[in-house]
Parts: sequence; structure tokens; C-alpha cells
Amino acid sequence: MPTRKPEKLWIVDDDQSIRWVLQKALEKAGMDVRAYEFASDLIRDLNDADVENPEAVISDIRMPGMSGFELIKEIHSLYPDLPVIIMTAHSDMDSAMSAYESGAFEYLPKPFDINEATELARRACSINKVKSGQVAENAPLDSPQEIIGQSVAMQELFRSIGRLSKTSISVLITGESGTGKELVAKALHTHSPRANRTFIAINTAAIPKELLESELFGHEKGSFTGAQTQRIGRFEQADGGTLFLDEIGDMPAELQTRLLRVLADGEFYRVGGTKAIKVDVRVVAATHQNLEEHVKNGTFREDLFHRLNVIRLQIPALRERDEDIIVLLNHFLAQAAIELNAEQKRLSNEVSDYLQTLEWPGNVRQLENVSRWLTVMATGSEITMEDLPQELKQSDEQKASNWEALLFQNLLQRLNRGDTRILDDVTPKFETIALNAALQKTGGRKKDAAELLGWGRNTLTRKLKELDAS
Ligand SMILES: Nc1ncnc2c1ncn2[C@@H]1O[C@H](COP(=O)(O)OP(=O)(O)OP(=O)(O)O)[C@@H](O)[C@H]1O
Repeated sequence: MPTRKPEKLWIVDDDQSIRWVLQKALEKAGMDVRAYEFASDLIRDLNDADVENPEAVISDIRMPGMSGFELIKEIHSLYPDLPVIIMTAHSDMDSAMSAYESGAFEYLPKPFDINEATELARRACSINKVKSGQVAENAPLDSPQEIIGQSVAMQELFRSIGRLSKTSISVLITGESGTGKELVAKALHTHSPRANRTFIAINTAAIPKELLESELFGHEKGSFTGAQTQRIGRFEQADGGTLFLDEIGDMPAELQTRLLRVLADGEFYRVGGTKAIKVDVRVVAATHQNLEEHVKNGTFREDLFHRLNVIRLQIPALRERDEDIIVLLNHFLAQAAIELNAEQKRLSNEVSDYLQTLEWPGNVRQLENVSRWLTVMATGSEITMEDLPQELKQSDEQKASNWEALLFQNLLQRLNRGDTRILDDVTPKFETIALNAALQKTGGRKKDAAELLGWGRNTLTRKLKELDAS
């Protein structure tokens, strides 16, 4: 029976424990692994004609001597197609982007999941032919605003932005209000070949319908009452760069038609103009609405929808990525302290447990505003429950319907206090409540109550004794 040749992979990390864990995991998955403490030793072996080269390399970034980025450069000057996976210690967008821009095949945020690492390593080995990227020719003019997120969904989003970074393809960004659509649009621009040209943002919903056309396409002098001078529109301003059309779902029908034409022909006329103006603009659109629904009910042109929806990036609501709440809060508290020239506030354990159970209807924007409020309003350096703004405190009714979150908080507090064996008293309490409810429902008939609870009769009798329930 033919045996599959094991994938050949080299790892470099100055941290011995990471080297060990990764090597063991990959070997367990059937790979042939060599681990190095120093990048220079790896390069030496890569240059050695007697040593068979690997199909992929996994490297840390920060190491004494040669860094991960220098290593990539060195490797790619010898073997441009050899995939290198970069491990980053931070879950922020910048390190991910730097990894991509340095020509990394993929990046792996630490602490990593072993299965994810194995899968990535396998993928890198199997597409060893992947053409390596080069260091971006035009570094972004100003440093992009950081996008924070360690949830799986945000990591996926960072990867997508990275993959799109060599293209000028149209992107449609969807997500609730305040999820970070504009931030993502900017990141798409800053990490695109157009980075050193203009990024122009326009909110379609915020501009009166009658002005929108001239705002987008400009106008000639005298083309309508009030047009006293010639005006250059957003499309022309964005020539060579990116035009971000926010709230595209609100665009009036006539303008949808004009927009479609520009996207198809790459040219347009200013309002009142006779000369066709050619532009090269990348359009990134965003909406919090369901555009498919708008297409179905005839308020959004289907052909325009398909033009914009070449690539779709969906940003999940904050309540779907609880893991990001605390990193974001800490980020905004640090930012607010600088912005407001105030002391940086810390969250008490109770507050951080509580804030993770909230729904955050206004998403990241609301969380950012709350961080500002807390920086100004909290009296001590540690933020307590009393410091929270009224809008975040729950009514009794909400509390009653939110018993799971409350129980969770309560248990976490007890664990933080150092309690152990917490189920020893929680489980009997829980069972007593369920038992009393069932007995009330059946008017005290034990046999029926047992059935409602899913217990046998004997269990119910025993529990009644043990729990001392009425
Ligand atoms: N992942 C993130 N990391 C850091 N800051 C973020 C993140 N997501 C959003 N923000 C911040 O939250 C605020 C709202 O984000 P943004 O304006 O991009 O949202 P939006 O989805 O475009 O909102 P709207 O639909 O209302 O226009 C901004 O100040 C932005 O910088």
C-alpha cells in the first residue's frame, strides 16, 4: 500500500515551550518537523545543499537576532514560493497586516488553537506553489486606526482584509450600526495598492436627496439655481483611491442608475456638464439594511446590488462576539484617558463580568461612548457597578428574565472570591426551585410532579427528603 509522504515543516521560535508544543502537535498529525531556536540556524540549513528543504515554515515575529519579518525576506530571496506562517502575540489588526505585508502566507494569533495551527500548516504545505507576496511598495501614509478583536469572527475578518489587500475589487460591508463598517472600509483602503491615494467617505443617508447627485458627481457653474461655481464631486476627488459609500441602502432610485453607469463605464458627467469624465475609483459600500430584501421589493436595483456585492464582508454584532467586549473596553478606556487627559480607569471584576452579559444594542460605538462616560464619571480608579450609566443598569423585569446571566455573574463572583465546590449548594437550590414549581402546578400531586420534572417517583420521594422541600 502506498504511504503518503509526511509534510515537511520547520518551526522557529525562541520560546522553548511553544516550540515543543507545536512540534509535538504537528508530529502527532503525521508531519516531519524540525524546530529551531534561532532564525539564523534555519537559514543556514536552508542554504545547506545536503539538507532537504521544508514545504513550509512557521515563525515567531520577535526573536533575539533575526526577527520573523527579516527571516521572511531572507527566505523569499532564496525561495520566493516557500510559504511562511507568522505567529503573532497580539490579536490586533496591525500585527496581522504587517504579517501579510511582509509576504507571510498566513498568520497565526497566539495563543493558538492546536487544531487550527495544524490545519494551517497542512494548507501551507499543500500550496507550496503559492506565489510569495513582496513587502508593500507604498507604505500607508498615516498609520491606520487599530481594529481590535480576538473573536474567531474578527480574526476571519482580518484575514479577509489581508487577502483582499492586493486587489481593488468592490466590497460590500454589512453589519448593524456601530459595528465598525467604516473602520473596515478604511482598513481595506490602507491595505490596498491605492493606499497612497485618497479615501473619501460619503454617507448617502445624511445628504438631502436633491444635493446628493452634485455631491457625488459635481456640477458645472450655473447648472442649477445656486450653482455659482463649478464643483468637483466625490467621485473625482477619489480618483485613483477609494470611495466609501455608507448607507448605500438609502440611495434614491435615480442615483442608483447613475452609480451603476459609472461603475460599468468608469466615466460620468458632472451635473450640467457635457464632457465625460473618466475616473478610476474603487467603490466600497456599506449598509446596515438587508439589501436582498430591498432588491426583492424593488427599492434597490438588482444589477447594482450584484456590482457592489462582489465580495461581502459581514461584521457580526458585538453581542455575537462576547470575547471582544473586554479587550475593546480596555482599549477604549486607555484611549479615553489620553483623549480626556484623565487617569486610566480599571474595571472591577464584577463590572467586567456584568458588561460581558449585556446586549450592547449600539455595538462598538456604544461601548466606546460608555468608556468615555466611565473615564469622566467614575469616582475611583476602579470602576464599580454604581458607576455604570443608568442605560446599562437593568430594570427588575429585565433582571427577572435574565436569570442565567445573573446566576453566571453570581457564580463568577463566588469563584473570584475563592469559593470551591460551588455546585454542592447551587444544584440542590436549583432542584428545590424546580420541584416547588412542579408541585405548585400539580396541586401537590407527587406522581404528576415527578412526571413534569422527568424524574421517577422514587427519585422524587428521595429528593423531597434530601432537599427538605415542602
Ligand atoms: N473592532 C474595533 N476596534 C476598535 N474600534 C472600533 C472597532 N469597531 C468599531 N470601532 C469604533 O467604533 C466606532 C463606530 O465604528 P464605525 O463608525 O466604523 O461603525 P459603522 O458600522 O460604520 O456605524 P454606522 O453604520 O452607524 O455608520 C468608531 O469610533 C470606530 O473607531
